[in-house]
Order: sequence, then structure tokens, then C-alpha cells
Amino acid sequence: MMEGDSSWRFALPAEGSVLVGREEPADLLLKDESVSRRHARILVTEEGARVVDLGSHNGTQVNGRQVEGAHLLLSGDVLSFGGVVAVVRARARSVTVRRTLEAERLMAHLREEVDRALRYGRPLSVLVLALPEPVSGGRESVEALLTAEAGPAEAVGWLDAAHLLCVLPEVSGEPGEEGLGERMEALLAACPRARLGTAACPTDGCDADTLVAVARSAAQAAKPGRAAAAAEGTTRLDLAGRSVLVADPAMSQLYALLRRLAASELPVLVCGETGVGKENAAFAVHHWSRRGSGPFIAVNCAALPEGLVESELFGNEKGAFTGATTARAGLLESAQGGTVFLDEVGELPASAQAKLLRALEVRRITRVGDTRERPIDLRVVAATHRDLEAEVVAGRFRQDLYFRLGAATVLLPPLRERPREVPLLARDFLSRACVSLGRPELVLAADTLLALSRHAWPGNVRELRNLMDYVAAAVAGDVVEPHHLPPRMMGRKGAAAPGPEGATEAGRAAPAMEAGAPEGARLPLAQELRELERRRMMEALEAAEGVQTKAAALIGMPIRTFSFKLKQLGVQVKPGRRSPATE
Ligand SMILES: Nc1ncnc2c1ncn2[C@@H]1O[C@H](COP(=O)(O)OP(=O)(O)OP(=O)(O)O)[C@@H](O)[C@H]1O
Repeated sequence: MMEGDSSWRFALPAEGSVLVGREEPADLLLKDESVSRRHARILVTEEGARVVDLGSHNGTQVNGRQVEGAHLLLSGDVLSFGGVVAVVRARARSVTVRRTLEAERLMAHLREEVDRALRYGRPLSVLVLALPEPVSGGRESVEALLTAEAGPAEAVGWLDAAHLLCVLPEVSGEPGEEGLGERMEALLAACPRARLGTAACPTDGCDADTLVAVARSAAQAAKPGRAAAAAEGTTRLDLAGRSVLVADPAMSQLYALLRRLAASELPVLVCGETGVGKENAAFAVHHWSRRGSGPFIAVNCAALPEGLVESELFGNEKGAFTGATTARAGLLESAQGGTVFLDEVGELPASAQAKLLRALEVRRITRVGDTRERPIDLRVVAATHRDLEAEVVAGRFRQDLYFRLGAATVLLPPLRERPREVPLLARDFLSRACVSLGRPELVLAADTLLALSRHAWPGNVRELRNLMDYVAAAVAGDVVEPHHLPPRMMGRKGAAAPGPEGATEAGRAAPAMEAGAPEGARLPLAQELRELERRRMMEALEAAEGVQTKAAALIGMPIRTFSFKLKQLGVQVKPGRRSPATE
């Protein structure tokens, strides 16, 4: 939820009704003036969650469109109640979806297709068509076209009044690919102002909700009458040399909030688990603020040497304590004109908390051992992985300081709740690690992407980055296979890793994978089969002098599957010559 200057989280019940409004007895109580007393109702049943506007003054919108009737919510939907914005995040469904409504039936079908694609290593893509307006004429012409064109294995239908979903098994999502290119052209011919977005499994996601969310943001990024692939729904922020990838809809909203906050002088409190990207968020506030050209001083409050916390923060006079041989400016003073980032602010001892509060109130500091006050001109951005409110209740953190620092609070979601960003960040970190080691690029095998998508990431983005650094240094071949990943990433006896929200129906049914087998140990059967397939494909390519159609025919594999698998194996066939480049 993004309300005013802060973001927070609201968990929907597994089943029941949630009244959204500005006054009691609302279950989701919003203070923003733009919200009506009784604004909307969210109904959660085993068929999913739906939102209904209750005749509110400023309306309820989903993805920028006014809600009419009961609107089904999908993961990644951006929901607004007046000026309050929420991003919908689906938890894994443990209940079977009753196949009554079109969108639910489609999603259930997609789940089955994702399962099949992952289980048998088959290509699968989804295509989302976003209509400029939910006009019935456009809808009918698209429907007529689809009925005439749809292949037997394809499923098509409306996600909502403005979004059409096509599930395309055996399509890998390559631009201009046979089957996909014509379909997109035909759709755009029927609906010239629509936007198209595509996403492929497992490259862009390993579960149905993620694939649809990715394809929808790609469609949003496309120009009217154009198509965009998943990568175009991703933003790379270049913050004075720091590169931050943002693809998850909640992260996009949060970065938009950070940009708005940057324009003010408010202190910002960034909350989230360790390694989730809090420092990047703090730096973004600094970079986009009028202080952007000033210093950004990051202070890890948990790492300040005990007994020296105050002199480190506020500086000291010569002789203030044993060892203070010279007068020294503290970290706050060195952030003059810029921003001080107080990481792990919850770890500050009580005396430093009191002194910090005073410094922020009077905008002056006093060095340890000094009596003079010195003016400071800085902005504070603090971060914590703790629940500071609970720390206040427990008497470990000053309430007045909490109020001061937390004027605007931004809660960053953990990586396991941003499934879209896992493959993106993994590829990005891996590619950078390869460049810095001066080695050729590595490719993440489909099963490796699947394992990454199921991992719970307790160390969040940092854990993923470290893993990719390790993989770049340790893997000798061209492809990162699941057995290259550390054993903790994989479940015992082939069970999926217990990613609490990440495991899907498809995931649970996927084939067993084991990792971390010692050298010389037998490979799991699935992997042995992949090795064999790879060898046969390479032999066939050699025998066919690099001509893929011939090679595929030699081993009796459909050409589409052959080129999809080559791509997954990281074999680049030069255009024109069509011969493998990596063997
Ligand atoms: N969206 C992103 N794109 C690229 N890199 C990222 C992203 N988010 C985090 N990282 C990288 O992941 C690592 C951890 O991020 P960061 O230090 O910001 O996390 P943190 O929440 O401040 O961690 P801690 O809780 O330990 O202080 C850094 O190397 C950071 O650059």
C-alpha cells in the first residue's frame, strides 16, 4: 500500500470480505482525504479476489481504469482508491481454482501449461493484448479473429474487460518467430491502437502469475499499435554509477514514491529484510534530491565500535578521550550539504539516539568534548531490518526519534515476493561477474532458473549477487546447471525448495533435481538425459554442417524444439551460416 509519504503492507484474508474506507468499521482503514468513508470492498473467495467500488467519490481503479462491477484482481495489478495506491501480490494458491469464470479458467490452464513446459523442457509463451478502452467493437473483432486463428493447443480469453491473454505452447517468444509474428500482426490489424506484450517461460518467469504480470507490464511499456517483449517492461536506473534494475510493479511504484520524496526534505525510513536493496533506495532519494551533488555518507550503525559511537557520529575535540589525539569531524558533519544514510538505525545505543534526536531537531551538533554547537545542513535517510514500532514498544528505541525518522516510511518487499526480478537480476549479475573476470558469458539453464525461482532468498538480492559471483568463478563450461548451485538451494530428494510463497502447483509437480553432488557421483537422471540430448544435438549439427533444419531432421526433433533447446543450451548459431558458435 502506498499512502501519502509511506508504504506498508496489508494482508488479505484467505477468504472473506474487506471493507476499504476512511472511517471505522473499515478493515483497511486509509487516512487519505481522497478516500471515501466507505470506498470499496474486496471479496476473497476460493475463486480469487475481486474489488467492487461502493460509489466512492474519487473511484476505484485497476491499472488506471475505473472499476465497474466486481473486478477480478491478478498478481501485479495496480489498484487505486482515490490517491492511495496498492499493488496486488498473490500468494501461492493451495486451493484448486473453480473453473467458472473465463479469467480463472485461463489462469488454471496456464498453470497446467507452465507445469508441462517446465517438466518436459518445452517452450511456452504468453501474449497479452491491452485494448486502449474496453470497447465492445474492438473486443468482438478480436474475438472473431481468435476463433478463426487459434491453434488447437492454444487458449485465449479475457483477463478483464481490457486485457486479452493468449497462451502459446511451443512458442519460445523469439521476435518474429513463426506463429508468434503473424499472430501479433493479425491482432494489431484487428485492433490498431492496442498494445501487445509477451513473456516466455522460464526466461521471464516460472509461474503463471509472474508470466502474465510480465506480459502485462511489457504491453504497458509498448507504444499503441506495437508489441514489446518482457525486457521492455524493465527499467534500469543509473544512479550516478549505481545500476538498479526495477521490474516488479510494487518496486516501480516504490521507486516512483522515492522520487517524489526526494523532492521534499523529509527524513525517509527504509524498511526491509537484509540485502533487499535499502541502501540503493536511500541513494536514490539522495541522487534525485537537490542535494544529489553533495556527499552521500553511509553509516552502518551496527558496525560502529562500541564506546566510539558518539565520537564517530558527532566528532570529537582533541583530548576528549584517551586516543583522541586530534580534533575530528564526525560522520554527520562530513555529510554537510548532502545526505547521511543511517543503516541499521535500530542498533544505535540509547545515548546516541538522544543526541541524534537533538541534532535533528536543532540542526546543530556538538562534538564530544566540545561545548560549541556547529550547524549542520543535511538530510537523513535511515534504514532498518527490524520492526522499529515493536522496538519502541519494547523500550529499545525512542518513540520521538522513531516519529522523527519515520515521517515517510518505505517498505521494500523481499526478493521472494518479486519473482519477476529473480531471473533478470540473476542474468544481470552473472553477466557483470563474467565481464569482470574476463570470461565468456554464461547461460542459466532452464532448470537452474526454476531452482532460482523456487529459492526463498533469505539474504535477498545480496545473496543472489554473491551466488552469481560464485557461479561465474566456479563453472567451467558455458551453461550453469542446477548441480552447480549450492545444496541449500535445492530440496532434499528432489522436493522443491520450500519457498513459502514461491512454490506453485506446477513447481510441486516438477521433476526431481539434486545439486551439489560430489565430483564423480552420478548425475540425476533428468540431468543425464539433458547431457545426452545436448551431445546428440551437437553431433547432429556437426553432421549437418550447422544447418539446423537438417540437424533437427537427423535426430527426429521438431525444428522449433531444436532451436529452442539450442538457445537454452547457450549455443549461439550465427545468423546466415547457422553453425554453432560455442562448441
Ligand atoms: N534492484 C537492484 N538492482 C541491482 N542491484 C541491486 C538491486 N537491489 C539490490 N542490489 C544489490 O544487492 C546488494 C544488496 O543491496 P543493498 O546493500 O542496497 O541492500 P540493503 O537492504 O541495504 O542490505 P543491508 O540490510 O545488509 O544493509 C547490493 O550489491 C546492491 O547493489
